[in-house]
Amino acid sequence: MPGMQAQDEGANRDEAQAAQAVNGDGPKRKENSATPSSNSPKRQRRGQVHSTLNAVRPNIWHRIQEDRRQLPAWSCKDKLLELVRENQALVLVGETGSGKTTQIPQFLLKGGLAKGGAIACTQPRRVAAVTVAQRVAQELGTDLGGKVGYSIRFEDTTSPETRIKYMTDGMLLREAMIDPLLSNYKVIIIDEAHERTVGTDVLLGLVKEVLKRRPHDVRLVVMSATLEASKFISYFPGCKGALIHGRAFPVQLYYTARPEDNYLDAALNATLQDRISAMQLARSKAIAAGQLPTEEEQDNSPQQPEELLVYTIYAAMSHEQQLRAFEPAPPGARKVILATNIAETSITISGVRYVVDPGFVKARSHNPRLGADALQVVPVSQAQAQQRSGRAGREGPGKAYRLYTEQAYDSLEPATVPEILRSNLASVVLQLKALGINDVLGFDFLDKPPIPSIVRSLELLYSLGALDSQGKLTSPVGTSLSRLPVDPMYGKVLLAATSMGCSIEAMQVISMVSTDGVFVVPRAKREEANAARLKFTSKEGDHLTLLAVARAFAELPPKQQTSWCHDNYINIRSVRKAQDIYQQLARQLHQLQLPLTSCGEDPTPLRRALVAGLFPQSARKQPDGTYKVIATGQQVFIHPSSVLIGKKVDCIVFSELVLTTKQLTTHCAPLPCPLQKAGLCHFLFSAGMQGT
Ligand SMILES: Nc1ncnc2c1ncn2[C@@H]1O[C@H](COP(=O)(O)OP(=O)(O)OP(=O)(O)O)[C@@H](O)[C@H]1O
Repeated sequence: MPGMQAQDEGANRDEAQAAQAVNGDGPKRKENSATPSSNSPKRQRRGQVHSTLNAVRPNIWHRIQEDRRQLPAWSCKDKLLELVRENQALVLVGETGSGKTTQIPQFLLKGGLAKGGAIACTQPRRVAAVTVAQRVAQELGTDLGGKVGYSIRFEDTTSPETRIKYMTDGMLLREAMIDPLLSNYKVIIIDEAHERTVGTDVLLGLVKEVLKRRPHDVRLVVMSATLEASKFISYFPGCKGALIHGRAFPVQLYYTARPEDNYLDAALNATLQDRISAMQLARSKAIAAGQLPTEEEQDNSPQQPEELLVYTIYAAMSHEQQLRAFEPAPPGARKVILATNIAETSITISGVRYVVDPGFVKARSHNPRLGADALQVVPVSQAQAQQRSGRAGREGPGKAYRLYTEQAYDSLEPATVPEILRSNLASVVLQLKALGINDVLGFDFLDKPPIPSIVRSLELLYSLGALDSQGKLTSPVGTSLSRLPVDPMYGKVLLAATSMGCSIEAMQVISMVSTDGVFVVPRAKREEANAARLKFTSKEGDHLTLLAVARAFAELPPKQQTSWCHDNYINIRSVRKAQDIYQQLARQLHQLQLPLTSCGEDPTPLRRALVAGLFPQSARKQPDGTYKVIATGQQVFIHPSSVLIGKKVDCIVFSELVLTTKQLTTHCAPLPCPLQKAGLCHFLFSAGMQGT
């Protein structure tokens, strides 16, 4: 690409010092695969590879086996088995695409290390757990739910025969609540540990305890694509490190010669180069990561614009929607995938040869003093940049366009700040308590979160009635909250709603606030969109407004959903995702033996339930028109998207504080009048304590 400088990835990477190489002394890269790459015309003619071997033709299966043998992990199979046999804990470092996630569990199973039990392999993200399990089922020649399966929240494809279980880290944490020794598992693999998600960090601490209590009966493998190995190694007593050299295919890196002023334009140029029409260019302004044709295709392609298929993949999409980005592009079309960092690690999207990395990520960080979360666009870490470029070299040589200079890359932080150091910890503290870990401040975290964050979370859980004055989990409020897959404050809303006869409405509201961007406001049609929203707007605030949308959508025949959403400026993906969440919550209530009840058209019970959970986030209007959070005294403003903006409301409760240039309250509801008259603070605090 013009103005970009090429460099082969890995050339300037220092290697994990504490780790021992298990497949030779130096990096081995496969410059050209001995087997045809999966994108070769020959392979494409064979058609799509299905999710299970039963549907895969034998020649494709043989090719998959041949591809496996080319992976760097394959060449160190025996050494790896020996290391796992001899050490209770092993940290395994390998480059992206070296075969850690797909191959290591299979080696361990075949090597007899899971005798009498199963192998758990945790992933930070649902989409990775699902797609990797599908791939491994294919490689092993079984159906999902046979020897291999996955378990993600509310979706479990495993069976008693399952020996390799890919799962989100949250699911293993949930299993630990029932079986603290995780006795089903002979090997626990914590994958993508470099991501340092909250779930990974809590698991690391928990599994450390399991290793101590099952010294001869369980093994741990921590897998990481970056080089923080020594930190992990010194965390586990007697732990060894190992390094898999090399990656499946080389990825050529390109940097810009000068810093880019506008990364969207730069991404667009890098993605499309000179190959598509001006019309398509205009349509595709927001391209951030994508796929360009292979060199082979470029040579053979006719000189006419290709059809450009734009897919998106981001966390707020439902799982089914996310999987659409994995579908192969039809012949003659080029697929461009706009992805957030959810697609940055673990996954293999067939056909991706090019990655465009703008070098930014939208990261959330929590300020415990303000009780506010800030969502900010910040530069990625070097580890993230490596992961991103790694997506291009998985089925053949790839290219990664980094839209920043090489100097800028060198000045990036080597690793991402662990999520646990920048998160609201209420859910984590609640989970630890549910796991029987009472002394949360003394828990052996790999990196201890800031004490004020933990203390604030303890206070919040106490005020919600989830903890008693000794800091112990209460029953049933605390135990139920720990099982509800929502923020503890919304969990409390749901519990209160069950006793107030409006759990159905509460679930509809919670599922809607859990998805982003229900209302679409195109810049060019702002007035029309606002007029459409008026139909749903409730003077009782954003929650009841969202409830009106959820109810109207639920009554539509499926055929009318798309046009209705279009006419009403509603994001159909968001409402469908909300319906998914609703179903999940309903199943959870059923498991907790809590009733599904409706308050019909009377909003009062729901408004009271909202206050019973959200009261720690309440604010009172000040003479200057701003609001002050009652608990902290912080000055806050109602979010511009709220239906309460410009309305005369003395007291509000809200979902969360978001820090932009000022602190904004999201999803606001006015406090019911009788409660205001009766004395706000008194009500707020007694509502929480009574566990209503
Ligand atoms: N769903 C899939 N379809 C096609 N090939 C796949 C799929 N999943 C994995 N592969 C192949 O297996 C290789 C190894 O993937 P694997 O996920 O095991 O690597 P990894 O070392 O765990 O990398 P990362 O940390 O980036 O996930 C990939 O480079 C790709 O060639």
